[in-house]
Amino acid sequence: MATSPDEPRIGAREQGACLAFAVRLVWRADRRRLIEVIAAQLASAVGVLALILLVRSVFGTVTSTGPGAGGGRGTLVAVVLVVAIGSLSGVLRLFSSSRNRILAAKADRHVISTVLASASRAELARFEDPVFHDTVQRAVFASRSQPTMVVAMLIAASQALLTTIAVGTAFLVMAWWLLPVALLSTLPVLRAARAERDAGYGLHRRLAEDRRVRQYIEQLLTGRDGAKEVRALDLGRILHAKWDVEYQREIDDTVSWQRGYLRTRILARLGADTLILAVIGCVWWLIGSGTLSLATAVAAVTGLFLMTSRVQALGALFNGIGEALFYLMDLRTFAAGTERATDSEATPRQAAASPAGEFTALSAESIGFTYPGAARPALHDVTLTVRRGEFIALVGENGSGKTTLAKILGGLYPPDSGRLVLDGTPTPDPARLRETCAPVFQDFLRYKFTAGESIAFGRTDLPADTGAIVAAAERAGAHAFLKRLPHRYDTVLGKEFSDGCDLSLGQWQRLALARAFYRDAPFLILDEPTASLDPQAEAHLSDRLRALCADRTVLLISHRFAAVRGADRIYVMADGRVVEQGRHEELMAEDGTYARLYRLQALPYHDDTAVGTDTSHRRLSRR
Ligand SMILES: Nc1ncnc2c1ncn2[C@@H]1O[C@H](COP(=O)(O)OP(=O)(O)OP(=O)(O)O)[C@@H](O)[C@H]1O
Repeated sequence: MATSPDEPRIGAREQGACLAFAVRLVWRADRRRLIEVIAAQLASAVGVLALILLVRSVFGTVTSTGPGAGGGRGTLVAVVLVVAIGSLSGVLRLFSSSRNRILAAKADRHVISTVLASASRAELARFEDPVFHDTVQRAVFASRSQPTMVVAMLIAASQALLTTIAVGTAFLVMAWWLLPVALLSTLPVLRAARAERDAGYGLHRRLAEDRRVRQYIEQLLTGRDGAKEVRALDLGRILHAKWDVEYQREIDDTVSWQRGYLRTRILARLGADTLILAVIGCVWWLIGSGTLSLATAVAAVTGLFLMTSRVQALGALFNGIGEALFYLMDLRTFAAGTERATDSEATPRQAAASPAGEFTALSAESIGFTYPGAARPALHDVTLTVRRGEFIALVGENGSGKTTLAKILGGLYPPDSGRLVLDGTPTPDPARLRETCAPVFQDFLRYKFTAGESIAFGRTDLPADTGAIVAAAERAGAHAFLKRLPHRYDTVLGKEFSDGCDLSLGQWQRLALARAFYRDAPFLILDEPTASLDPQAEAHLSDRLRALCADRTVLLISHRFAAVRGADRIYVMADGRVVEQGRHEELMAEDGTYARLYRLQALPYHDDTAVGTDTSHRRLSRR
């Protein structure tokens, strides 16, 4: 069965590079054990050669002189040697299999660690691309299952190669003319297996996205984060059914792939066996005609079986290695891709050593930005400046571009057009921007580690400082509830783990704020930092935010006008553009978008005060 033209192929050069990559990985994982395993396999293969030659010699002596004849002593020595070599080979196999297990565990760790390092280096924009996620998925697959296989197969292949050479050498001595026949008989089998392998890898590539969908559903159904809503909406059954449909697709594809190749492989196998049968017939005839001695014929036929099984095993191993190389190519491409991305920022990162506290101003000059794969730009021609010590607010309707702008200012995405200027340096290194900035995102992460670790993640360049962690928590209003946790700052914040606790959403938000304060960066980006706080806490934090951040520059994104009205400057965004800017009073006087939104938010409260009982009456009658 021919492979379809869109199925992947890797050239010999690429294969060589992948093999070198695999060997390098294993070598780096544990070179000593690798050498031990190879040495044991080598010795075992030499043992096989010695065994074949000895068996032939014993058999030759016995058939020519009879067991009780003069060669008895020599034969006995040879038989003892055969047993000793067999026993030694057994011990070597045990030794190498034990070493192999340790090597495989170490190789697994090394490779998975390579994937994790590469994934954590990847730039944020790459996470917007489904192709990147497919690559990650395949790299993770390669890291989880392939290293052990590659290690085992590489070693088994080296052993199979050595024993094949050993058997081949014995063949050359005994019946060289059977060697090409043995090799020829294995060719169709190898070709069929190779075609199947290529198609199998093609299928694996095509299924990457389906598998990601399935993983996502599995996560929803088995994780704690989704458990609440999945139950509230009774989604379990429907999600399970969706998962089943996804899985069925993979099974259908696998069945049709296997059905196609099974016939080809059976035919190839039968062809090879027929050829061997024909050769045995010839040998039989040669013995009968007296051209071949019985001893040589028996050794040759045994060798033929050994040789074909070895070559087939070797072929299967090379095929397996070839398949594993396909997967490792994914891993190699992934690792190389993220290395390239970080190489470009390696030098400026070192240059960014000046203290972040020197921050004086950050400007966006006519920046534009479109998310990868998006049809419309999220930002057009945005210009703004934040200076040291200023309290700047960004307001605007949902989807107007506030968070996107914050992500660009924080060095998470480079703008597509225009430029940023940091402290007079145009187009600053994104790493420098990230060092300068302490963000609290709307969708901040809830780390399921200890409360102390969760705050200390704000600053990873220094060892965690308990005093500073508590101070940051106090500033964010988190200390009061953290100190009441069973293990205070050492409490794990995840009920999935032993002794774990959970927090309320507002408490989580304060923890995120504490993390930003602990970062001690000069520029704070606060994206809806009070959205989950109760009115009292919100009012308290809004009042204190300026004082809490007195020595820093703050960019506050908020829909709460009470929190932004005291800002030094307010930028109003609409449809990806800055449409108004100024202080609260100026914007109210302008009577534009800001004034409209402000009044819209303030109106219900005015109604309450103005019409007091009327409003409560309306609320009551609605119930
Ligand atoms: N990762 C993304 N990929 C593609 N488009 C995105 C992505 N994130 C946001 N957008 C789009 O970019 C535009 C701006 O989104 P952004 O999150 O910046 O708005 P926002 O003003 O912060 O909204 P909100 O007030 O709801 O938080 C929106 O049209 C949104 O749909």
